[in-house]
Amino acid sequence: MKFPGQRKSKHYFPVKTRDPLLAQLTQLPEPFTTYISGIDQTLVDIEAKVEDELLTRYQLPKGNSTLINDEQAHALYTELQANGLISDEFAGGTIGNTVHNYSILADDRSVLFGVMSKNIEVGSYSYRYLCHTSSKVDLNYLQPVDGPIGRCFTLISECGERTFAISKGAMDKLTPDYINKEVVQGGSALVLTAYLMRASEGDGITDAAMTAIQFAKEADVPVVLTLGTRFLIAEDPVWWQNFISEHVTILAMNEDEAEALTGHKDPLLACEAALEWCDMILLTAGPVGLYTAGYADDAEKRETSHQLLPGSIPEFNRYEFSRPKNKADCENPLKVYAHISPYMGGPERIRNTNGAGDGALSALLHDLSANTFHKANVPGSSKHKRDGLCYSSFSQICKYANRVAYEVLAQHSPRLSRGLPEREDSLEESYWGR
Ligand SMILES: Nc1ncnc2c1ncn2[C@@H]1O[C@H](COP(=O)(O)OP(=O)(O)OP(=O)(O)O)[C@@H](O)[C@H]1O
Ligand SMILES: O=c1[nH]cnc2c1ncn2[C@@H]1O[C@H](CO)[C@@H](O)[C@H]1O
Repeated sequence: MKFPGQRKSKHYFPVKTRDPLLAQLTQLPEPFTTYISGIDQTLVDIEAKVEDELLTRYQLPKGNSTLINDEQAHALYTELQANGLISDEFAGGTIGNTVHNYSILADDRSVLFGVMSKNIEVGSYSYRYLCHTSSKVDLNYLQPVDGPIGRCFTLISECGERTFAISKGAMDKLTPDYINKEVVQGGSALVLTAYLMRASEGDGITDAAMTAIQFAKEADVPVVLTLGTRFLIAEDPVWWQNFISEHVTILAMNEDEAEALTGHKDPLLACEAALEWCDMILLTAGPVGLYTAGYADDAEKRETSHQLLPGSIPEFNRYEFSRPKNKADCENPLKVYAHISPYMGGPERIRNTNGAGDGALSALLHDLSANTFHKANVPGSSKHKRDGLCYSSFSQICKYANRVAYEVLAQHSPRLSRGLPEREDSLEESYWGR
């Protein structure tokens, strides 16, 4: 387990400094390992720049992720290829991207549940999926299926907005018997996407996700849900509110999904409302940056040394130096918010923002599993006298998530090909040094 950046901040586990606690860690005969698990619809992204006219012709609402049939998929693929519009084909899927990026950042294991074609030809989509996934992502639990994995036509408009057309192949064929209980219950988190809830009659992936959620809840493993697209949530916001209340610990969404869920356009008000249903929130807001929100116990709150920020909740960031905690573990729960503007104002050139939100979530998951790792390996640390959900404060998680989102944008791919620069000694330096 690589810790989230080599920070000088004393709130971070000092990997290299002479910390007396480190001795305890090295004396352990068998260090405790941590990982996260996730479920996804296994699919490959086929990225193309298109005119809005094409979206209209194929009846694809801009910004949505729409399921298309084989005939439409064939026509679309043929047209894109004939016009030389396809710029990239790489492994995708919201959770596939998230666990891959987690493994790159943590340099450690994650487990992916999903399907994979039984027979794989060199050069096929399944083959590419496997080639473009980090070797630290454990793919041993994938369910073998007849037929191809899914294809996600990622259609980028002139304005940068992306529209997905999904040709599902066998991606929804995952069945509950391929969800390994021990693996889910031994993880630091179970990460899911709202897309898993839209399987058709006869497809097992929704049941598989519900089974995994039950396993996770039995063992108090945090369930992390990312919302996918605002259209899906807008179909039935109350259903999603109830779903989150019942099952979800950490919710990740962008500002449009947050509005569809809560009715609030303002990200802070959306966070405030959604905290009634879950324990922690990561809300990404494109060029406005991102927010984290959650709970701290009143007795443990820590005041920020940054400037207090105005907003619909005045001075909302006052306690952003507190660590997130499950609401049920707080004697006097206090809602805490933090915000950060895009790292360095964003890369000079952004081809599209596909996957930036997934990247931010993988950073949060890294911080969360670093907490489990530290708790197990340095149990005496004062950090763990009261159980926290993450290793770092709301404020630090914002910085890290933001930094990783930047890297996704700069690398022009939803999947990181490398971690953060090794020589980035501390986030503070890279922030203000240039
Ligand atoms: N135009 C931009 N300029 C600067 N930074 C940006 C821009 N767009 C995104 N970012 C950075 O990326 C983060 C995530 O972006 P965004 O809100 O677009 O995610 P998203 O819509 O959830 O993406 P996806 O669903 O494709 O993963 C933002 O919080 C911000 O840090
Ligand atoms: O229906 C879906 N299921 C799973 N992942 C999807 C779906 N639609 C789009 N994406 C994925 O979302 C990522 C960016 O966040 C893209 O990489 C795309 O593969």
